[in-house]
Amino acid sequence: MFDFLFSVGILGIIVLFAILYRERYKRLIQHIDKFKGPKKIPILGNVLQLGFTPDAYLKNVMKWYKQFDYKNFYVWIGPIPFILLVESKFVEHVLSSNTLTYKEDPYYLMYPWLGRGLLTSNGHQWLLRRKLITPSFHFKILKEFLQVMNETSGRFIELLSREAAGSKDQLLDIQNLVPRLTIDVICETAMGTKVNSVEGQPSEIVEAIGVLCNIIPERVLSCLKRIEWFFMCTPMYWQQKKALATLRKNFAKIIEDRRRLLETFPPISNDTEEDEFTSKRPKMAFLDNLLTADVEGKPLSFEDIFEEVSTFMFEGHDTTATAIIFGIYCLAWTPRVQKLAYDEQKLIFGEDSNRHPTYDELQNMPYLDLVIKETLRIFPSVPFIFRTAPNDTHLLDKFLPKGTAMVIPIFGLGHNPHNFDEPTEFRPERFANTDRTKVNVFDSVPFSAGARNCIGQKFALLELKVILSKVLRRFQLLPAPLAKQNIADILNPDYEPGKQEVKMYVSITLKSLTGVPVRLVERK
Ligand code: HEM
Repeated sequence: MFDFLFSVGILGIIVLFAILYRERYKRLIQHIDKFKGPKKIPILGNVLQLGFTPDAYLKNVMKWYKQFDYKNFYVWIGPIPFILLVESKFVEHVLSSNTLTYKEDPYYLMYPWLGRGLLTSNGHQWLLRRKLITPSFHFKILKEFLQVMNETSGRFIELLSREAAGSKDQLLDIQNLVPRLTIDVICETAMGTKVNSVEGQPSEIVEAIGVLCNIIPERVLSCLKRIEWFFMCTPMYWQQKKALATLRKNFAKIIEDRRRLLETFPPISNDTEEDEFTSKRPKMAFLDNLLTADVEGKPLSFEDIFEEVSTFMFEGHDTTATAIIFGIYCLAWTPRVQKLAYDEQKLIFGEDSNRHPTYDELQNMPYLDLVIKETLRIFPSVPFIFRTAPNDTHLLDKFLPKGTAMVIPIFGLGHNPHNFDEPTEFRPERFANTDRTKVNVFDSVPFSAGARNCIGQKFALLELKVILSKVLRRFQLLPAPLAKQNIADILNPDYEPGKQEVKMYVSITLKSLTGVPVRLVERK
């Protein structure tokens, strides 16, 4: 009797869930079928086809791009459909809209660390934060950040030189080394704190950031760890708790020290020239702007400041590291481009391989600008971004009911053969105004676009140019001796990487499972 009642109970629960699910997604299911997509199976959708490893996800998505001829398609992750917008006119429609700015899944997985900071918030809260943070990227403050970038990249170049001298064939895994540069830059520009990762100094803060940055993609890409109660039963939950406590503790002290410092040296105003007093002031940190901020008549709370500095650190170091890594990689694989980029540097700096570039010099490196655009077209640091339709909406001729999840596959958009001829060729000139086939803005959007574009774009470009300028001047870049794989092979999902070759996968940023080996030979 008990067995019978138990079975009926379980059956009842399943039926109830099925009815609730159908009711919730009924309209979505009706409309989603208007898009093409891979064949799905009940409950699991396309999860099995997507694969179970981060490199498999990327490979299979690349296969789908080809299967659907770089037209929009949907994928079901379990019971939830995601529409992948591979056609740039749809991307333009979403990113130019002031209403399709809403973020939900998977951004909510970042709440434990980033709270409702600029990256993850919506609506009025987002607008207030955007207004608050925009002045932190005023060119006067960027010039202050540039001093940090120059000083840190100088130390980093010496690290590369030592590592290359000590390794066979001067072969280095740059994926392993570059994050040490970008974490130093972000900690000093965000909080005014030197952590000296370039020198290999252990740091509680860097360790905690590393833990938190790993947990987010683990959860985003795992059906089970996305579920809160399941995640709470894993060791990762406790690692997250410990890392957050460490960051908060360190952060409380940094804020206290910084407040005291600001009482002695008030921050510079964007409108005034630097005078004798302000020139003695320590370098401006992003934190200073937050500590002196006033939002609707109130100062920011500790939690508000923690969220924003964390967002700045999360968004600002791994993304930039990925762009530097693939910039160096592409230069190593295309000697023609490397020569042109090096010649441009020689025109500015002569034979001086160590001098720090000035802000104005960095604004006048047109060929390096093109190299960076082309690198980010092929290897965008942030491969996928997401939006959720906040209301029933029309995407050009397609109707999307409220709650539809949209993916903008930045990695893929830039490879679309309908927009780029020979898309797997590394040809920076395609972005030059003089090129016959001028690129449409929405064909490649590594920094996103529109209202929610990357607020740190200018910061990132400055850092990228500083380091690429120094690397180009100091080293000749060459592919790993055993690697045969060219860029077209990397973008071919059927290619199996061999020794010293890269194997792409998606974390939150783009990475290689096998590292990114490149030879760095000191120029004479
Ligand atoms: C090459 C380096 C970078 C790339 C490719 C990049 C790319 C992006 C992309 C694609 C977005 C849109 C995210 C989304 O819609 O979910 C974004 C947003 C954002 N980025 Fe970056 N980013 C870079 C560097 C930086 C840096 C250095 C900072 C800070 C110092 C930063 C701060 C932010 C913030 C705060 C947002 C959220 C903006 C908002 O929603 O209003 N990023 N970035």
